[in-house]
Amino acid sequence: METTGVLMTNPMSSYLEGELEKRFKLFKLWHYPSMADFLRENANSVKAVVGDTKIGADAQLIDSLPRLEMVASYSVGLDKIDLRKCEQKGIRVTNTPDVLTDDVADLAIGLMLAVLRRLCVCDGFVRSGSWKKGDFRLTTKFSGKSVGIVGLGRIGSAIAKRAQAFGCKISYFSRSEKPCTDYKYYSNIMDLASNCEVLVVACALTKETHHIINREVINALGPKGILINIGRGRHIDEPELVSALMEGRLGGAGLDVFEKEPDVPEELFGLENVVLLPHVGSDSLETGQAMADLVIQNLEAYSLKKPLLTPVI
Ligand SMILES: O=CC(=O)O
Repeated sequence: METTGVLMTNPMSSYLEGELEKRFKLFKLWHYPSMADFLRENANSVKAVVGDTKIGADAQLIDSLPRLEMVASYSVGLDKIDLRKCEQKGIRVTNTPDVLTDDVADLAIGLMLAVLRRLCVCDGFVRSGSWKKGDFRLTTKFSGKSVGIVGLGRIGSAIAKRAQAFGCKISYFSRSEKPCTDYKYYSNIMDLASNCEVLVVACALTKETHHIINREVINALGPKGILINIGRGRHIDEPELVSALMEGRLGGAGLDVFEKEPDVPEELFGLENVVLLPHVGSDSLETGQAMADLVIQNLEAYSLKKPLLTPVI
């Protein structure tokens, strides 16, 4: 693939851009006035697409690139790639699992602590000088809470391990019961939500898990329950979440992802029981570099006809 074209869909990592430029003919989609302008001149030059959580490779892009052979995603999530289309056309797909697991799991725990102990509100309390007028009110303990995890894959398991170290009782919901864990398994999400105090969404976004957190699940979690989402915004029916928080039917939420990010429902901005992050689960310098290296290694392996490091298709 040395002389062939790689299309980056979005600015995702300047390190990755630099490394791709050294090895391939790199096209940066955002440097063109429109997709149509890019395609008019370059559609036949692109053999690989590097996408991310914002712009991946949808059916339209895939169909517009007649020589496309590979999609290498700078993400673990695959929801922005039309996998069925790739499969039909024999296009290989890779992602960046494992290297980001620790960061995302760390952030999930951070959100639990931040929501329950009101860390962001406390920070504002100190900065605004309010502390001089009196102490901050009491908050809620995290250690020992029962934590329910939706999706016990790599990230879900890493969250479970961390929460266990805080003395939390772990339960989970997934399509099937996992062997070799002593966590309690629930075969339906309503039972999980009814039996935990903190519910964490850590599954992949698929047709089946779209809006897996709906009004009923939120009500089952209840007015003392905390919802944490480090998955995808579309796992949650966001208007239902907003109304549950506004009406006090849910105790709080820690959200790294949103249905229409970067647009976040403004009703959430005034709520002290909510912590809002700009989809930064895996965004540490160390992990960003490891993800970029994995993208490059997959592209190089493909060009040398070697086995892909992290193949999806
Ligand atoms: O959201 C982050 C990822 O999918 O890598």
